[in-house]
Amino acid sequence: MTVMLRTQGLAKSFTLHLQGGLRMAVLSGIDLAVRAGECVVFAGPSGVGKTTLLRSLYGNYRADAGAILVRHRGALVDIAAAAPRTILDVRHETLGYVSQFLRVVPRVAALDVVAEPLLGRGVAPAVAHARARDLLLALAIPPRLHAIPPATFSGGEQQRVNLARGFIAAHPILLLDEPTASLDADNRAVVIRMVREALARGTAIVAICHDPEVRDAIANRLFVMTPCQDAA
Ligand SMILES: Nc1ncnc2c1ncn2[C@@H]1O[C@H](COP(=O)(O)OP(=O)(O)OP(=O)(O)O)[C@@H](O)[C@H]1O
Repeated sequence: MTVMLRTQGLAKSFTLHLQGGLRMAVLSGIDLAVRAGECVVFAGPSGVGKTTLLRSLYGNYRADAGAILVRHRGALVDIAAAAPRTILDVRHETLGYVSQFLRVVPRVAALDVVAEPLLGRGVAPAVAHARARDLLLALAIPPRLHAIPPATFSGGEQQRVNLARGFIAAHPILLLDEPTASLDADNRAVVIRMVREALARGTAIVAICHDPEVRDAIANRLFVMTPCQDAA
C-alpha cells in the first residue's frame, strides 16, 4: 500500500529557558512509515516523547532535523520544511488531528462545531449538518445537546464531539491523541468501529492510546519508542 506519512531522521529537542537555556533532546533519528489503511500506535514509557512526536507530525513543533513527508494531492510535502500556509493547506485536506480535549469555541452549537470542517470544504450546509447529526448520534450525543455549545458538556461528551469533528472530514491521514481517554465501554466500542471503518476506507492512522484493549483492537503495528540517546 502507498506510504502516506514518512519521517526520516526526525529530531526534536526543547530549550528550557527557565533552566538557563538547557536543551533537552526528546526525539532523535525517528524513522517512521505509515501506509494507507494502516494504524500505527506509539508505545513506550511515559515521557519518552509520544505526544512530542505526534505534535511534530502535525507541524505544531518545528523539528531540529529530519523530514516529515506527507502525501498531499499525490505529492510528498515535507512538513518539517514547509511554509505555514502549506501546512494549513495540508491540514485542511490531508492531515487530520484529534486531540484529547475539545477546543471550545464560545457560543457555537455542538452541531456546527462538528459540521464546520465539511462546511469549510464547501459541502452544502444541509448535507454537512446531516452528517454531523449522524456522527453525534453514533457517539451517543443526544439531539437535545446538538444545539448547545459544548462548553458545559462533560469531559466524555466533549471528547465525543471532538471525535465527531475529527472524523467528519475523512482526512486521508489521521493523528489520534488518546481518542478514548474519557470514554465508557460503549463509546470506546463506537470509536474502535469508527477507526476500523476509516482504515477500511484506506485512511492512514497514527495514534497514542494507553488503553490496551483499544490499542489491540485498532493497531496493525506498534511503533516502540525508547528514550532519546542524546537525552541527558
Ligand atoms: N513544550 C515543552 N517544553 C519543554 N519540555 C517538553 C515540552 N513538551 C514535552 N516536554 C518534555 O519532553 C518529554 C516528552 O514528553 P511527551 O509529552 O512527548 O511524552 P509522552 O511519551 O507523550 O508521555 P506520556 O505517555 O506521559 O503522555 C518530557 O520529558 C516532557 O517533559
